[in-house]
Amino acid sequence: MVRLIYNVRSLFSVNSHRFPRIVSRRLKSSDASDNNIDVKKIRNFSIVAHVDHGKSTLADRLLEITGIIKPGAEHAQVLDQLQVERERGITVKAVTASLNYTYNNEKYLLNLIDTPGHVDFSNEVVRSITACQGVIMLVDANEGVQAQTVAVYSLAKRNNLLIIPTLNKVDLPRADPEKVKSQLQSLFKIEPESVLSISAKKGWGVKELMEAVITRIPPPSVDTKGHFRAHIIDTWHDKYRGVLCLAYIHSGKVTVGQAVKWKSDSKPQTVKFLAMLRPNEEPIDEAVAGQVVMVGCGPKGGGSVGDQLLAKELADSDSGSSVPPVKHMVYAGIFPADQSQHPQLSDAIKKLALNDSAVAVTPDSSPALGQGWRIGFLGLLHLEVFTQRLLQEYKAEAILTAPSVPYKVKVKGAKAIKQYKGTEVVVTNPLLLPDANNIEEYYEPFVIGTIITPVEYLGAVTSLCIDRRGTPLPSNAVDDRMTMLQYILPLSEVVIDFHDTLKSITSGFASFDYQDYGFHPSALVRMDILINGVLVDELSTIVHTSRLEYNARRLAEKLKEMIPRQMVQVAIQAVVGGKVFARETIKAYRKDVTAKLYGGDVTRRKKLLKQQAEGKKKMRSVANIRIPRNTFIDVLKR
Ligand SMILES: Nc1nc2c(ncn2[C@@H]2O[C@H](COP(=O)(O)OP(=O)(O)OP(=O)(O)O)[C@@H](O)[C@H]2O)c(=O)[nH]1
Repeated sequence: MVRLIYNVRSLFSVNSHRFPRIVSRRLKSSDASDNNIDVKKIRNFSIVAHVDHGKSTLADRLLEITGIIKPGAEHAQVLDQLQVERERGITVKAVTASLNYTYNNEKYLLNLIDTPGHVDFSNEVVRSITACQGVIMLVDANEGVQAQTVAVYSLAKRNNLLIIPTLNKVDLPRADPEKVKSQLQSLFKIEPESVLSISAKKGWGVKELMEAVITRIPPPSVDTKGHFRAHIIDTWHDKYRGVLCLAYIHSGKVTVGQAVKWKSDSKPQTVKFLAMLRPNEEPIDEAVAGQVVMVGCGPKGGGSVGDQLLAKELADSDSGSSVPPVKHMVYAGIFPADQSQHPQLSDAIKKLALNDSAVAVTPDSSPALGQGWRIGFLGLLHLEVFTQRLLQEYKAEAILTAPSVPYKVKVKGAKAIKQYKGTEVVVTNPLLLPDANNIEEYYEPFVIGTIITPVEYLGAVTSLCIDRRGTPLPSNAVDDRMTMLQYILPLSEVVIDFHDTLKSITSGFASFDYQDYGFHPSALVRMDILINGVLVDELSTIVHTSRLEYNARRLAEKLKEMIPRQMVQVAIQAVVGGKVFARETIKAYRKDVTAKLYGGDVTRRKKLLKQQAEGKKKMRSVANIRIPRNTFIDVLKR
């Protein structure tokens, strides 16, 4: 039985702040679901597509057709509720909605997961599909197959998911469904007859799509009789109820009050909160295998993405599917603007990291910026969104150092170097790179980049890839106008501005996506910066030898612009293993802040000297040369 009395507090917690409009409607019309759900009547599916191909708009239509929202809701893209999602017009968080739908007089429970399109949030897709048996793969009937379409298609195939190929935006005058069907056929061998055509905006073909979800996607294959076992696909923090988890139940059933335990920690726990997300919470007493539900074990109950929640009787084992580990693409230092804000920022990062499980957080410190954290992200957009959410959702302001990709080194005679347990070390911060004399081999992370471009830009795109040290793989014609290129590219050449450059050289027509290709040996060196002969740790970078001279010159010139003139001459040198690759000099200059004051206004003179002293605090002193803190944050950025 569904509890009809709503937990009022829950309505104003995390979910209500994500779904304010829907909550009030749900209070009036509690669409009580039948809790004796037959697993054959459950469909767990996700909507996947290239960015902007209409996932969130389609999700709106599915919420309308199942009565969750009224048609014409004034707030489009209902599932994109984070402020950052609304401001940027992109989905960054996968969101679940359990929908009731009657088809052929039979009641079905459809668990829809709306996923982000941008490659930086692809882990949300990877996580979500661990609870799915099928996907609706949307393709814009005007733009056709794009790089991310190729990525989501391969991901769905690798995970043995049923794919419902669906062309969206067929209402657009320039839509060409037949052409896009033939692209799907030539690239993925998808039969044109199996492709549906819809307009998510106008609602055309959405009923037929619902029917396809029910008739084509298989029900979950689960063990309804066994002990309770679920895996966690998302978590978030609730001020009053602690960690709340989104769980996919693989076997048995779970009830409120049931004794359970985490796979990662055998301490007994009790299920305190159980709810369906529609997408607001609808408390329930019991959930069965095959369902995707919210579970909470109270403020001290814990829970993390990838962990499993088990019936207390169940012996620990490795069975049950889990969430694949995340591969971090860029690392950056995050520091409080002022060290007194460290505890507040620490709390905010902890809570946000619970909801954004893709980040890896480790403590860090820097002589210039104080105590902070080194955080691993999936890409630069992810990094930007994380800092924007820190500010918007937790009022925590942070400063960021320049991002860098992780490198790997094989250390000579590792046993002699105590801090390294193995012979291979992943270095996420150039500062921590072992001494060059102790390194046997350097490895750089590579990706396989997929580019879909109109043929007229082929030359420009090829030059860009070669310039970025790319190695071509066989290409494929998408149709007579578009080509798909694939390149093995160093991640460091892709992560910062590759996408923007590609867009600008192809007038916005090419699309790009990349997949991890692991670490491979590379000719890398550590480039250091000396200020008047003294090494400045924070400015060391790892560079490819082919880029060494260019980077050395660029960095020295930038530092010359950023370091103010001082009373003594400042020599800036970019060096590798004692050899100087670039040098810049800042001439001596004495700044007398009181020079403009005539006569003896003592209070004014004191005020100016005090201001100068405060300014000095924001400086890091190296060899008696004062370097503004901003230099450490901005100089390595492109
Ligand atoms: N004409 C037309 N426009 C559509 C249709 N579906 C979506 N759009 C528009 O396409 C744009 C992107 O739609 P979204 O639903 O935000 O796309 P998305 O795939 O969720 O985007 P991300 O989550 O950022 O990947 C919006 O301006 C929609 O109004 C459609 O069927 N027809």
